[in-house]
Amino acid sequence: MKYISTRGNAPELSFEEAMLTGLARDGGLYVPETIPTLSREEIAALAGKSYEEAAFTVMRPFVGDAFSDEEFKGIIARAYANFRHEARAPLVQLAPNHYLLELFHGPTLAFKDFAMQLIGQLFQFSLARRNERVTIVGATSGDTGSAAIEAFRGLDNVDVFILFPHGRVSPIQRKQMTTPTDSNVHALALDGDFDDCQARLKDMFNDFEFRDGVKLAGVNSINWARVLAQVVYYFTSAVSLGAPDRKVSFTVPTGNFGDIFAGYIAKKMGLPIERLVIATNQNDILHRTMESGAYTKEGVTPSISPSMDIQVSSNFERALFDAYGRDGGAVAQLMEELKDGAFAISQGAMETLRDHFASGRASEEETTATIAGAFTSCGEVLCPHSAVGVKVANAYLGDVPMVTLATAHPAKFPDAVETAMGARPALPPHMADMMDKDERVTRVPNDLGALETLIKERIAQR
Ligand SMILES: Cc1ncc(COP(=O)(O)O)c(C=O)c1O
Ligand SMILES: N[C@@H](CCOP(=O)(O)O)C(=O)O
Repeated sequence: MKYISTRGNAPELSFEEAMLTGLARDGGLYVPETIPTLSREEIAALAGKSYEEAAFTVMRPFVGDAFSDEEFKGIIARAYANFRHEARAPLVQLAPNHYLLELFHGPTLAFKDFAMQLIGQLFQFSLARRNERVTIVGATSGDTGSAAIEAFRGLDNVDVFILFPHGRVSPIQRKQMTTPTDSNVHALALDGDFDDCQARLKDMFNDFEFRDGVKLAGVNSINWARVLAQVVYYFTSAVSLGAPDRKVSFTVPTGNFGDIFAGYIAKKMGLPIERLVIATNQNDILHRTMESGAYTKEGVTPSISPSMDIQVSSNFERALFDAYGRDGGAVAQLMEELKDGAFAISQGAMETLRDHFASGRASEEETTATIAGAFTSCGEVLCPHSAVGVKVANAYLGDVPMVTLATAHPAKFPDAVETAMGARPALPPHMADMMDKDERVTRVPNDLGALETLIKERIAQR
């Protein structure tokens, strides 16, 4: 299995190389050269299997010979051992033909744990085997950062630097990133929004002297392994609702497009998915793009679902690559145009995108009302991101079962939930004292040179 860049001008890599490399050297994102498929029989045989067994079946074809079967099974087992729900990703029914896929039972209470716990194990295995060290720099709007810190804290051969937008994550999200005491963890509060954090991260990857000097690695969904791990729960949930004999649709609260792109990969692998619905908050660039065919950046407006406050949606590039017939030159051209704030998508590419994806938007008021409504109607407490999903999904309910992804635990966003329901959701016991802990964080400017200097100094001190 080889991995190629969406911009068509970077070396082809193996799974392990692509995982350790992060961004391709032409600025693009790695994708598999071909998408392996599972037969109807192989999909049907997932019924009754554990999450870990399903994960092995779904991910194995992408990994090539990087790990033996036994090694890969061990990695998967360790990745999910500390989830707090036996099913890992349980389904609950919200309404007739509408189900919620709870993805927040991992250690940091967000869907990011599914991929980050796995990546943590994969990196540890590969780095030990190669006797290498890396510097991970991550950009976060709130959840990726804490998941990455949890997966990599305390390791000798990894430093983790997390850039988060100062003042734009929830207090619990901030505490999750700033309270770990491990010396390899560095929380950096950047003066800017998430798009600035992600742009500086990509700038670091494009500065080859810095990148090679610090052995930069990425654990955002830039990293293919992140997307791959998220493909699994589309299979487990669809099979428990009757796939492959029955079609299933999914609605995905969306920001950086990694999670819904994983659903698209599941579909390409043979899972009978009727519809993939992109659910956006008021930062609705993807919904506007699906409606108009023009991808036009506007400023980010802070919302009650802060993890989705994104305008430059990194993984949309992977979808464009397929929509343009895997023409890396065309994608590179669009990304060049985006530097001036916008690009127009060709009619053919839009038709392809609309074959797979539908979209919708939830306003702040609609999100609040949806949290209140779900609690009243079925006792489910939604986080604001999941509520965006449920609100948008409601417009697409029909004969095909709809699964909405619940991407974070409500206790990470107590203010938004309290406004909607009049009560604050409790943190699980392992995080109950989170708000009382001391913080360790460095305020940083939105400046590439200053960030690179700080990172080099911190590494030198270790
Ligand atoms: C809670 C939550 N929901 C939804 C999203 C959006 O997911 P994606 O960026 O994969 O589109 C994020 C951020 O990634 C998130 O943290
Ligand atoms: N919402 C994310 C943004 C980063 O997304 P990623 O999937 O590329 O890591 C977050 O919570 O940080």
